[in-house]
Amino acid sequence: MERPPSSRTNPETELRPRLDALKAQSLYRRRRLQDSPQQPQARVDGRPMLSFCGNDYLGLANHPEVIAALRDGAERWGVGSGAAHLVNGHSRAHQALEEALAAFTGRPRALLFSTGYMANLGVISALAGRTDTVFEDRLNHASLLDGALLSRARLRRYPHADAQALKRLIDSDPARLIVTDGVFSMDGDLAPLPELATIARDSGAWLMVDDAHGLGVLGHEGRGSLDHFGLGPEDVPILMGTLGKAFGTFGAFVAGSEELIETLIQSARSYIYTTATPPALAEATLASLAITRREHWRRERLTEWIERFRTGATRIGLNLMDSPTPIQPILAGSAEQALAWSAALEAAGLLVTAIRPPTVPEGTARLRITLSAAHTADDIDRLLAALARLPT
Ligand SMILES: Cc1ncc(COP(=O)(O)O)c(C=O)c1O
Repeated sequence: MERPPSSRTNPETELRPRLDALKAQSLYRRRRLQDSPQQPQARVDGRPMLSFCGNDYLGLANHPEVIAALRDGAERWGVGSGAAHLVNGHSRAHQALEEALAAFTGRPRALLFSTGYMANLGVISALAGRTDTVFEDRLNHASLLDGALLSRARLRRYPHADAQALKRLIDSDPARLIVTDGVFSMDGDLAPLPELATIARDSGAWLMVDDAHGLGVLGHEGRGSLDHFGLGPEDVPILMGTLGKAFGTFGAFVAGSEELIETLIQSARSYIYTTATPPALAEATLASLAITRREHWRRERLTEWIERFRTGATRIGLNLMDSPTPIQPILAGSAEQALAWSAALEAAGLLVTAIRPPTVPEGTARLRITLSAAHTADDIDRLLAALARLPT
């Protein structure tokens, strides 16, 4: 019911208490100001800092070949794409990148989306509708959960990485889609993809994997979680990947069959109703994809840093999670504790963000440490020394 004009408040007076409540719960978020490219040696809020919180796992975000490809791409194509892909924004550079991503993932087709968030919204809402059920891991990325909400399908969340629990749920409620992160973004662990693929096959559901944090990092030439487990398109027909993490650029893609990609072109609203990303960006991603595939040393170095970090962290008694990837969270519990640790590290010149609810479940606030091939052994040791001095 509409309120009489006299009782209406302005947005400022209604919103201020909400913001104050977030501050009181240690859940207020603020942005830091970067004055350097994405790299371990960062300049943040006017200070030099050693950063352990980006997703530039292979160190490609500031790579000279990728920068040159972007610059040459801008010379060739200009800056803006000027239109949606289905109008006249789809350039030969976009097409070449889609073909390269299809070949990389071993699938007939790939389709570029502007962001991973938009890809997940578009795919799930194009494939599931009101009469369907979508099953998702409880710790899936927010964009996957939002995609299911947007589709208006029934969303059922199963306990994290628990294939047996999913099987029990699906036996009583057949699914259209099973959706999971390949590598969980805040925990760093892997989904039980072989078991999920078997459940999908036996129940007639389609398995969709968001491999934002696996591609580039895991598997032969960085082909991701599926390659790591030896799974193919027959096991996981819908593969989504992002380009702003290990590939060091920006954007996302979905790879799959001719029919899947044509369906998305016809009906994924976050694909249709938006401007195509700049073609020069596609040129930059083609360059970073080539480096990702050929420079195995980057993945080897990451593996070395993960081992070095985990061995050192275990020695100083830190509460590590079961993660074989560059995402190495340290559980704090309360948001206050996570913030206090992050602040102590910041005072020592180290940038590690505190991750708090609602990004992670209540009571599981944490430091999310991410490692990169661009770090050095000294960087890892400096981090370990600072972690050893954290107040408890
Ligand atoms: C698992 C996962 N999926 C999707 C996304 C969204 O991708 P983008 O940043 O390209 O929107 C992210 C993070 O950003 C992610 O961690």
